[in-house]
Amino acid sequence: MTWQSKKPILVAFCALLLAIGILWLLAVQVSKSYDTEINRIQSETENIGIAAEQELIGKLELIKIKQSIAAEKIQPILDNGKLNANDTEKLKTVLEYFLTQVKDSRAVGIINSSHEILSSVSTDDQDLLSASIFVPSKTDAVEMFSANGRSNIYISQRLDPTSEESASILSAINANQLIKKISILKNNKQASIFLFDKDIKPLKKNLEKINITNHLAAFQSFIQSNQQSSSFTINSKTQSTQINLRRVGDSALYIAIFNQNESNLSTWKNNTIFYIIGCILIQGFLLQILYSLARAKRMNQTLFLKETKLSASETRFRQMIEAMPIGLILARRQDNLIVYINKPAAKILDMPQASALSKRAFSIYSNEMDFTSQTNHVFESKTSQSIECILKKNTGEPFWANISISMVDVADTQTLLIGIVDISEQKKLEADLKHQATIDHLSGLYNRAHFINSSNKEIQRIQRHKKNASLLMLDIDHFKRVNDNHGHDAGDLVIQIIALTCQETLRDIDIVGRLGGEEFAALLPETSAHEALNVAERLRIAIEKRAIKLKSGQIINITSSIGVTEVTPNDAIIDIALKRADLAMYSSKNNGRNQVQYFDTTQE
Ligand SMILES: Nc1nc2c(ncn2[C@@H]2O[C@H](COP(=O)(O)OP(=O)(O)OP(=O)(O)O)[C@@H](O)[C@H]2O)c(=O)[nH]1
Repeated sequence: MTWQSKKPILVAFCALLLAIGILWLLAVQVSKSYDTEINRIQSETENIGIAAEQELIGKLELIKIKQSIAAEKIQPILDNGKLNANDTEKLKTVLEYFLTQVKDSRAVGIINSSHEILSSVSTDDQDLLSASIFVPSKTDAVEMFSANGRSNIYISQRLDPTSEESASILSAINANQLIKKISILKNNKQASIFLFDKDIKPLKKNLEKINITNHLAAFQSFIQSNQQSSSFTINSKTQSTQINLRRVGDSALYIAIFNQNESNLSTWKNNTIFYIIGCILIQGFLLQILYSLARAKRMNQTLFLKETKLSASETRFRQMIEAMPIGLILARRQDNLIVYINKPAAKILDMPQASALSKRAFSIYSNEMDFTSQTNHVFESKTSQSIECILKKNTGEPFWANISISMVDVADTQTLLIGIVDISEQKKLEADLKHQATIDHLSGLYNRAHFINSSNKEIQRIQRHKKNASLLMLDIDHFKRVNDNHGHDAGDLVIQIIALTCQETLRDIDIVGRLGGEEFAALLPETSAHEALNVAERLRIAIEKRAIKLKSGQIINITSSIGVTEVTPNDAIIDIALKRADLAMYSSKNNGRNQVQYFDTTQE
């Protein structure tokens, strides 16, 4: 794996770390906010507790004060030692007055140390009877009992605080009414206040809201600890409850404040969940964007590298084809327009590279048909084709070239790749060699070998078409004398003049050659023996009449002896006919030279 391929993974990893970091920060922030919220609720709960406790203490104190006032009036009555009917009435009057003065007071009575009710005034006797078992252990005491579906707070005070045998004034106060009047209950809808005694018997009405049995253990441990107050938190899935337990002064009454923050906390919790989900989604998007950016950057870099490589490769390729000795042309297949030409091609075609770009590929051919047939072959065979043909330069000058065409794809465009090699020199050399191989250098006529080759081909044609031809064999008379008398150069000149005379006298289609020395031969296609004899006679006369002017200025005349024979389809090769013509020619020599003799094949 390369660094480039690792990079996006590293970027994604860093982004993930960043996301985890942000989530961690968020979690820390959430935790802090939660703690702050809990602290706030705790102190709020505690404040509610303190306020409720103070209010309750105040109310109880007020009752005690009223009890003290009543006790001062009752004390003298009891001090008589004997309660007569008049005293009993007085006692009841004081107690009734007390009952009217203390709100929510259900009953009030005087109880002696033996639990006997000496006198009582009550809205319902049950309230006081149920409390008759209550024996004040101290000078004064506050207790709470629930009996017969009624909850009362019992407040007792010894009429004589100094004597343990003293009777007590005992008041039963409607606990539910009392707790209702604690003003804080009205102001704080979240908080619930419970009043309970050391046996943890809460007021019945309070039970409707909260199941206190879940908290019994906590309540018991608080009561046993003898602490004045204690706070703790109970969390459930949907809500958090702050609980503050307080002892009401030094009495046997306790209050519990349940501060439920369901709505606040759940809103806060929902918001937090919303923010966390939002944060996760944003992180997801962020990761995706980072990954996409990293990927795009890597692709760009890869593309850039590839382009750089491609550009370098293209430059190398261009330099290479520019430096090639072969001319190269690229032309669009669609319209044959030349789109590229290298320097050698421009040089071969004798045109500037720039001006070649406006031309069509076929315009460099002398014959556009060569281009058409060549490209058609390439399209059909899907292979390259190389031919030798004549192209033309920018000036219009024709030249031989080897031109090859193949199809290539250049930038998704079908393109003709045309290679040009100038073979003018090679063609010239070939022509020279051919000339040397076929032409007699002195006379300019065919040499013996080529005459025989050409004549044999003509014989095959004669055989195919069942046609006749005639053969002439010519030998210069007394040629040795020319050499001897005028020199070898004069002899050469005579040979050249005789060759010229042959060419002038005979037709273009006739095959004329110098067989050697001063001996010539001519094959006359589609010529009868009669016609051949006439031609031979004309030739003989033309030679005879030709005055040859030597370099020395001397003019000489030459004669020739000619033998004629007919070439028939029976002649397998020219040599057979040559022998007959040779015999006829020798016949001319023997008969005195400067004449034409015919070899009659019928004589054979
Ligand atoms: N100048 C010159 N002479 C040649 C050439 N080839 C052959 N000869 C000469 O041609 C002469 C031929 O002579 P001969 O064969 O005796 O024949 P002739 O003198 O023509 O006599 P007849 O054929 O009997 O009429 C020789 O002297 C050769 O040297 C040539 O290319 N140039």
